Amino acid sequence: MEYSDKVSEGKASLRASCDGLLKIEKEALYRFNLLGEIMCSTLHTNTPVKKGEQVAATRLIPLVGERSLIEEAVIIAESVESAELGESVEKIVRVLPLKKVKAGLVVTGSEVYYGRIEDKFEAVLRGKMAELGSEVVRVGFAPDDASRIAEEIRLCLEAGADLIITSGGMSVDPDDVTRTGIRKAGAVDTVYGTPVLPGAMFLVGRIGEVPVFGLPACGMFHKITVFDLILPRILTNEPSGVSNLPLWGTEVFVAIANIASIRSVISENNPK
Ligand SMILES: Nc1nc2c(c(=O)[nH]1)N[C@H]1C(S)=C(S)[C@@H](COP(=O)(O)OP(=O)(O)OC[C@H]3O[C@@H](n4cnc5c(N)ncnc54)[C@H](O)[C@@H]3O)O[C@H]1N2
Ligand code: MOO
Repeated sequence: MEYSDKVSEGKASLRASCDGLLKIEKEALYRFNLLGEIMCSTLHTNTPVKKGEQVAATRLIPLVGERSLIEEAVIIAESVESAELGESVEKIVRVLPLKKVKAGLVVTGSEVYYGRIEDKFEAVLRGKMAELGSEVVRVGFAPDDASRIAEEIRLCLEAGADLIITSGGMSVDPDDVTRTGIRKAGAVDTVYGTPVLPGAMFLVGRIGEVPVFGLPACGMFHKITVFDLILPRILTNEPSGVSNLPLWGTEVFVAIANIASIRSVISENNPK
């Protein structure tokens, strides 16, 4: 975080010192604001932010106040326990840098594969990865055939992908076989369904330590979907982050549950 060295209109502003994911310790912020004559307002926690962006501002509301009030505010601001980490983080407002990953994309759909319609997904996903400082190492195309989808996922892994994203084929039509393809590729701990719109038919799982995201077609039509909520969180070094993938089976879903609680888990025998 960077703090403004000048106070303007009685307010001091806090800016992100790097690109990353904003973390607000809400309980501590609440106690800070309960002091009454001093306030701090922030952007929402888990918002991706850019270096230099203003993320919070604080002021003494009556402009002049007792020194003891400031001292109390400083104690609250400096003794913060992170709700997610369960440990001291010494800041109410933090920006976590994002890890750079190499994504492998698998665009599914026979109508795209056989050229009946032009693919619109690749450009969207390339843009979203680039926006967060990550890159795409391979883009594979597969028809509505689970084995072909699995094969394209395997080729992405061979190309060094440490994140797999599939697009389309996540709904209930007979040709929606992307989930089966993801499972054929060896994905485990798969969770299908989130209480987020757009994105209710989103899937998350892992192949070894590589996260796999199955995006329903809404990922292409809407600017923000569940994918945009989860992706930056996966790229941090917090428990939900890519560097802690051994924890994936349970803890990552607990962390993600703040924004997308688990609706259903695919069983071995019932991939739909
Ligand atoms: N009976 C139901 N149908 C649908 C439901 C439902 O609950 N019950 N939910 C809808 C919602 S919400 C979503 S989201 C979609 C999920 O769709 P899919 O992920 O299966 O998407 P597709 O069927 O593969 O494609 C939908 C549409 O988009 C076109 N498409 C797909 N991929 C591409 C691409 N790469 N480039 C350009 N266009 C693409 C595709 O041709 C279809 O027209 O399900 C709803 N239906
Ligand atoms: O399943 Mo769709 O992903 O709800 O928008």
